[in-house]
Amino acid sequence: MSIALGCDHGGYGLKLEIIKYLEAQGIAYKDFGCRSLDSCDYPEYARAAAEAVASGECETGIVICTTGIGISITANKVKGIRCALCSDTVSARLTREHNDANMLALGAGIVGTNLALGIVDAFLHTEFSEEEKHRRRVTKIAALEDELLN
Ligand SMILES: O=P(O)(O)OC[C@H]1O[C@@H](O)[C@H](O)[C@@H]1O
Repeated sequence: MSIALGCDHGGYGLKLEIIKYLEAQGIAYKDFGCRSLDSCDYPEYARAAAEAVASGECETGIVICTTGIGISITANKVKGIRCALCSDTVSARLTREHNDANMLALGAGIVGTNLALGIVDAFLHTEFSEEEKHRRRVTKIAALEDELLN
């Protein structure tokens, strides 16, 4: 498993904590920036991380800004990306089970470090449910992308 990481200045500190967590767990990652607290624009880093997931270079991704909103909106513009903004562990588990979410977005100004790491842990350690209804719905999302986003 390799995780694509992306953040802006608002998510930089939490990203460093997530990197510590991933290294402690022996989980590989690729960091697409940003690399400092200097003000920057989240769409650049969301795009880079999301394209790595969409291309198969990375299996999943985690993106972080202050609210998590802008960076999740951007990631979801990349075809094939299902990026879930989560502020609790139940949502993180259910978006894997129900939506087969392939990216997680976090708001560093919304969740504290311990909760964020719990959300990451739940997200990374939950498999997609193979229930037919969930697969059917995810397939419909992909069909909608094919139909509307060319
Ligand atoms: O730090 P500034 O630039 O004020 O605000 C940027 C943050 O505000 C929101 O749009 C995003 O969450 C981003 O991280």
